[in-house]
Amino acid sequence: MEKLIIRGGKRLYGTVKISGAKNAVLPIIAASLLGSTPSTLEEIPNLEDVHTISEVLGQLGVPVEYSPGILKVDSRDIKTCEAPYELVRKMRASFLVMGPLLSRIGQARISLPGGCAIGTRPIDLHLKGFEALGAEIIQGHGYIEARAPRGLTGARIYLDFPSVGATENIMMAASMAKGQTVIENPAEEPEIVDLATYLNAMGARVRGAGTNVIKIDGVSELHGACHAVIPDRIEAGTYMVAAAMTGGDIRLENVITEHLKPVIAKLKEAGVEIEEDLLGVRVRRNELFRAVDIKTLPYPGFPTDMQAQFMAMLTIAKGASVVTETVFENRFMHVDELKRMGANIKIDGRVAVVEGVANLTGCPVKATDLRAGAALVLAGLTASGATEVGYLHHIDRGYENLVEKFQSLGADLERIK
Ligand SMILES: CC(=O)N[C@H]1[C@@H](OP(=O)(O)OP(=O)(O)OC[C@H]2O[C@@H](n3ccc(=O)[nH]c3=O)[C@H](O)[C@@H]2O)O[C@H](CO)[C@@H](O)[C@@H]1O
Ligand SMILES: C=C(OP(=O)(O)O)C(=O)O
Repeated sequence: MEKLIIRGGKRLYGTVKISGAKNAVLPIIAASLLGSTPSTLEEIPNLEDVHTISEVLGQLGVPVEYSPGILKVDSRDIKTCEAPYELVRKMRASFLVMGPLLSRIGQARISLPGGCAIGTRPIDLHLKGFEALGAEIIQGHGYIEARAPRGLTGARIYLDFPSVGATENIMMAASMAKGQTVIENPAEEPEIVDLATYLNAMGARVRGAGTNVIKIDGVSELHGACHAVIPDRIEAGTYMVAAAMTGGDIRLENVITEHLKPVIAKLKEAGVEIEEDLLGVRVRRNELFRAVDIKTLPYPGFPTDMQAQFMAMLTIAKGASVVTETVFENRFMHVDELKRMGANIKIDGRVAVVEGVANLTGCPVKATDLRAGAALVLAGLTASGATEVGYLHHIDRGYENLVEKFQSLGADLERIK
């Protein structure tokens, strides 16, 4: 098994370029299935999740060609409509092909994603949306089958929770439905806006993405398009926390600071210095940073995907912080690993109380999910001695060139077999 060995204690200095957003690129690749001509996607990060969704498209008979930073998808001909368990279990976002398949060929058979390290993660809101658009849903043998042989029809859909995936799947399905679809209480994340921008470049009529009502006027056909994906706000936030934790001075390029408002606000509240300019953002920390409370919420609230990394930072802050996770019911798996490194954290349900300690100490730990893994890397960068992070496949899902990027900032880490 591969491991990351991190020898902590180095202040990080220099410039890092942020990659294209994983959570934008996955629905955008799925949306390419809607095009009757090929699409070219740019700013594509080299991530395991990108290769997994490409495999899903390959399984559907759709050729996907990857070259550094670029992905070409030729969905002129879709040969099958089934996404198997082996791929969906690797990555839940595989389920995002259901909306496009239903819209384009009137049927889809996708394996049920199942549970996940951070919560049960049901897909009821996706299915509620497809049913409202006129699809018939059949469940059995671990698969969900959706059928709409006479096509989908626009509808008014209220989401009980602003689910990112459900909003995306419904937007894609509705793009070629007959008439208008209105999604009330949709997710407002920047990745939703990026998907809408791409769909509109393909000829769709999506209005209101990024607000609390999205209107989609169905069109009869979509074509391929060229689109550059937005920068990854979670990767950016992770490097910002690294600068803060190591007492360093890092400049991030290819960031949209507007997307990072809650993260920047909380870092500033903790005493971290942040200077924004047109091309990037500089993050540095001279003094000790203070404890701050965070509560995860749908966008524009504090992102759940930054909760673990922030908690790693708060383990060495001055004072006690309260971290409340409201989006996922079980997203504290990193706590026990951080405690092994000397952190003082108590959990009660969805609330964690983090009492800052003077320093963490390196030891073997395991990444239980993607952001938990990132949190442990951050902890390792400041811990005394060596930290060994295992189960790296989780981290590989979402951080492009993590080792090289941290090395270029002066960190002492290496990946070993
Ligand atoms: C590939 C991708 O973009 N992943 C992101 C996406 O995941 P994902 O799209 O899966 O997250 P959702 O916004 O759908 O989930 C948020 C909450 O809604 C619940 N829910 C969701 C759908 C549903 O049908 N029923 C239901 O109850 C989930 O269990 C969870 O508690 O948004 C999450 C919330 O910002 C992020 O943490 C993930 O990184
Ligand atoms: C939870 C995440 O991703 P996914 O929804 O793909 O599991 C994440 O990016 O932190």
